[in-house]
Amino acid sequence: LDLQVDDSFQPRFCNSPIYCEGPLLKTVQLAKLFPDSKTFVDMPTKKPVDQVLEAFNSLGKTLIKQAFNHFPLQWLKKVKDLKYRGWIDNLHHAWSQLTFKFNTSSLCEGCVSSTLPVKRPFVVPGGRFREFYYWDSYFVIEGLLQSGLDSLARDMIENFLDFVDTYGFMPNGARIYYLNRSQPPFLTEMVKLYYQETKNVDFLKKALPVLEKEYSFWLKNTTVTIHQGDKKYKLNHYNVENHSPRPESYYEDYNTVYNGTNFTTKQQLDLFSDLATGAETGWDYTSRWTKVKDYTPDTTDILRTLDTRNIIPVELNALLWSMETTLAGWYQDFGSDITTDKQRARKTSYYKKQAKKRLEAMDSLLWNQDQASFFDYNLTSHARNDDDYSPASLYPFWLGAIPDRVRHSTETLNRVFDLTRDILAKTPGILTTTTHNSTMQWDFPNGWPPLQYVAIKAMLQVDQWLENERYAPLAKVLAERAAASAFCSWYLTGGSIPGELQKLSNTTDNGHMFEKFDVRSLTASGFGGEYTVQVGFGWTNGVTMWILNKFSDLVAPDCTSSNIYQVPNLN
Ligand SMILES: OC[C@H]1O[C@H](O[C@H]2O[C@H](CO)[C@@H](O)[C@H](O)[C@H]2O)[C@H](O)[C@@H](O)[C@@H]1O
Repeated sequence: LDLQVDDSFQPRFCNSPIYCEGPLLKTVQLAKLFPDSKTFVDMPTKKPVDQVLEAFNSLGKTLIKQAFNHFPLQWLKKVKDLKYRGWIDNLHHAWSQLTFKFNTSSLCEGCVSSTLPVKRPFVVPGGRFREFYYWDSYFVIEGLLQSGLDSLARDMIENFLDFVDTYGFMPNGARIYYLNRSQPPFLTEMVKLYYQETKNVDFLKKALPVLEKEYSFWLKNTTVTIHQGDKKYKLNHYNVENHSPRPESYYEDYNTVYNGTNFTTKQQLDLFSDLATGAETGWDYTSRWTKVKDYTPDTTDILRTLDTRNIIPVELNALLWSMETTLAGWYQDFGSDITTDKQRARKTSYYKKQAKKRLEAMDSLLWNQDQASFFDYNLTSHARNDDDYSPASLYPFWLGAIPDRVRHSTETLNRVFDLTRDILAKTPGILTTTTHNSTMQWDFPNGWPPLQYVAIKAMLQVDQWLENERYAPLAKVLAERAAASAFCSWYLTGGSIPGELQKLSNTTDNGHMFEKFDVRSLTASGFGGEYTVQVGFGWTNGVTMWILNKFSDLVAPDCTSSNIYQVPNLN
């Protein structure tokens, strides 16, 4: 092996000679003992750590399934189509397959595991992802609430609050090697969702100080000052300092950084940081973060052009604006029970001001009036990436991070989904992630369930501001396509419903719920990126349940014809 990794560098976040850094990890991962790099770092040891290391110089799952008490879903009766009704009932029961509890007793004395322990049960995405993930969990919680599993939703949120208390921020996922980065900040949105469903004020008050702690993490570690003319703005970017391959993608990162490159040490370290930062964005990886956007036969490795930390992403700032606005509102309404009147007034005013300043910055730097859309800002070129459409631009409409000028302009609101509509008209499936075909998984032709949720919610929200139903037909078509894609790919991989839908004779599996989809059809899963497409799948199940509850008159397609859900004109 070519020993180019600086093994003397001990990352502060992750302190294990097996799972984080060191000759054992390096040897196993570069030897490609397992096809998926994540497999090795997720194995608990079967012997105490010193014996493992000693054996190197010469693993049981710690999770147990949670018992489930299933009850029929009341709202299911309003789903008219019996195939969809049966399928959603399947998804309702599938949570038990994805729910686990941390169990230390399965570890032998002195043995170690990369799992970060938690006290309460949790839901995982599925497939290779057998630990919980930060932003996935928002969409999982939406699904749990649809399933009436309020207490499991609350358990998940409480685990996250504990993590923020312990680590000072919410890590990417529940593994030791995820402790150097977060993911899109959805915790406040999770508490909001839970509160809207349960009206549990006590829980909200308990969460409030912890949410503030998370807010401080983002402010302290990811704020960037941008000068424009004589004005100064502050916005946030994703930002992870990292000097070595991600343990769960060691082989991939090692080759990206070292194999056949002539990078200087600074370029190597920058790329390691941009790779880890890319994972923090949740969009690992996408042309939004790279300088080269599309794959060509001459492209050596698009990932080598990653510039993640130099992009100011729309969705991160919309989420932070929502955090600021929500914290201000909650301090105003409930603060008197947890703090003094003076503190309550101070905090309310502080968060209001933060939100106001952020919106001004988003308006000046991210908003394009001609296209009636937000775009990411590039700190290298000091310009907006006006040519790069992605549904990330719709987060501000979902969350309400819109300047009053725009919110009260019918003319502008009438144009905000023009781009989205035109892009949807080009393919029969769900909304693409970007328009670039890079071979990375967060690009064309992949579409992802959480982004369909954001887009549909954004359309419904803008209709409320317009006080009409301009975008309802577009939202419905997207809902139809999202439900049909998940349903057809499940059916074509062996899904069946007793008495309603017979299993296809050429299938041996029992129907897969995929993590992502190919937008060029209504029947295929997505692909590309650094691991094979995963099934389970937490956010797909959650988003699908939400869609069928909201659009209960959808009709299941026969899955043989494509191009059946035409987008409406928006004149
Ligand atoms: O192992 C590679 C990367 O896998 C994760 O990212 C992807 O799966 C997550 C779970 O569904 C999802 O949250 C993320 O958006 C996906 O891109 C993980 O989050 C990365 O940190 C990891 O390096």
